[in-house]
Amino acid sequence: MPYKQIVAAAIVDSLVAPTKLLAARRTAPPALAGMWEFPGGKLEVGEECTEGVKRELREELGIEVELGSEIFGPIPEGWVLNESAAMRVWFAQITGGVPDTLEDHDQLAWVELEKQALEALSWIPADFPIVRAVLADTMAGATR
Ligand SMILES: Nc1nc2c([nH]c(=O)n2[C@H]2C[C@H](O)[C@@H](COP(=O)(O)OP(=O)(O)OP(=O)(O)O)O2)c(=O)[nH]1
Repeated sequence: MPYKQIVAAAIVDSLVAPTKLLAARRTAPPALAGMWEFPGGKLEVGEECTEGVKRELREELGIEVELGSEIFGPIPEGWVLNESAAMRVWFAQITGGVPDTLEDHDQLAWVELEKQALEALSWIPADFPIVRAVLADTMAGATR
């Protein structure tokens, strides 16, 4: 069965010289509530992935973004989250608005792009490899 396509963003303070990542804490479902994630959601039918990311960030956080490069996962659909879903993730920088917990989250945090600080958060377990890839890409200057 094909994976359900999820799209999300690694929002950084700057695509050119990133120092912080915006993590978001989920409120639902109960199994994931309280865990941190990359803001995003399910791609809608007929929607381009990059348009889907922008729509989700507008709905959930009330922001407009410029997308940078993709944080490539091992399969074309990105990073496998579970038996039924995979997620593509792009770097992003805010171009309008101030991120707010409008939908799906109860807390947002700008976290230093540094291994200890990032891994101290209780991410959704499937996100840890993505967090490590974000760190590797930012250290390599591959955010745009
Ligand atoms: N957005 C996001 N979802 C993730 C991450 N890691 C992870 O396993 N997931 C899972 C949780 C959900 O099962 C699924 C995303 O669905 P969602 O509930 O965020 O999608 P949505 O905003 O479109 O929600 P809805 O319209 O169905 O309420 O992917 C992540 O870092 N970000």
